[in-house]
Amino acid sequence: MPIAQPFQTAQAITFINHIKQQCPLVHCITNDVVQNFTANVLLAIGASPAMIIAEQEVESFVIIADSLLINIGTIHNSTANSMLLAAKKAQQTQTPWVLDPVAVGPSLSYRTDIAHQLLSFNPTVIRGNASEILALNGQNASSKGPDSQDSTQSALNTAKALAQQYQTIVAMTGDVDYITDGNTTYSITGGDVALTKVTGTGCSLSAMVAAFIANSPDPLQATASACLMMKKAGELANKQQGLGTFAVSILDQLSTFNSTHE
Ligand SMILES: Nc1ncnc2c1ncn2[C@@H]1O[C@H](COP(=O)(O)OP(=O)(O)OP(=O)(O)O)[C@@H](O)[C@H]1O
Ligand SMILES: Cc1ncsc1CCO
Ligand SMILES: [Mg+2]
Repeated sequence: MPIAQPFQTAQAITFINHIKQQCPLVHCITNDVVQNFTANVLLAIGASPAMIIAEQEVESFVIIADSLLINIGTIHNSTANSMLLAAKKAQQTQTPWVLDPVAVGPSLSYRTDIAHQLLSFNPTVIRGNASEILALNGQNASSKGPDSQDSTQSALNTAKALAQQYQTIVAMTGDVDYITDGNTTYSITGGDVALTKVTGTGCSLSAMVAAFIANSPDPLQATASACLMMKKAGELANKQQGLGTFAVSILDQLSTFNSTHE
């Protein structure tokens, strides 16, 4: 069996259209850096974002949301509690949810401890870069805060092991994206290194994954479809004018995405 099957645009189109038909309500508990970009990314693909953070509100909102994103990027005391309450409720109500374990690792033990507590509430998908996936599995990783210094190829076995251990899907992004449930693994090449020069492309991809797994009969392919869509948008976005225009152009590409993007 091949290490990973290349995931193609033709496979993603059904899932991309599904978002536009369903307009899923995505409950986002994400970091302070990427709130606005994430909301715009979700609107661009046809989903409805809602950034509901207060610990008094998260449980009742998980009940009405189609899916949930928890991103620990700028976690602190009060948001940690909101995250734990929301994840617990999502597990109870079987609401699909995504964990983005931003910058976990030995030098940031507070968030790493919370990330492990969150894992006990069975995320549907863990979406992270290679350093985060290695660190979550307790292995040596060379992260630089939220940025990865490890290759996804070298971390693939760890991603598979993590998926099997937690009975979840791991979407590990980088030069090559890998999406695995521990048995089936898809790979996606392409994208553009400029995606790492604009903050929040990974974080907003995690929100896209949450939108794609809402009411989906095939969460693995739904997750791969979200990853493919972000890579293609990064490839097609305008890189001639500088990184500011590039960030806005990603939104343009996501909102006009169609099946001609082979
Ligand atoms: N070297 C690269 N070449 C092409 N595409 C890349 C490269 N590195 C990352 N990407 C793409 O950039 C997007 C974000 O992935 P990345 O792994 O950088 O997330 P991240 O580190 O969690 O980002 P952030 O924390 O800033 O939101 C994905 O679509 C991924 O495929
Ligand atoms: C820059 C940064 N710092 C904490 S979260 C975040 C957004 C990218 O992950
Ligand atoms: Mg990240």
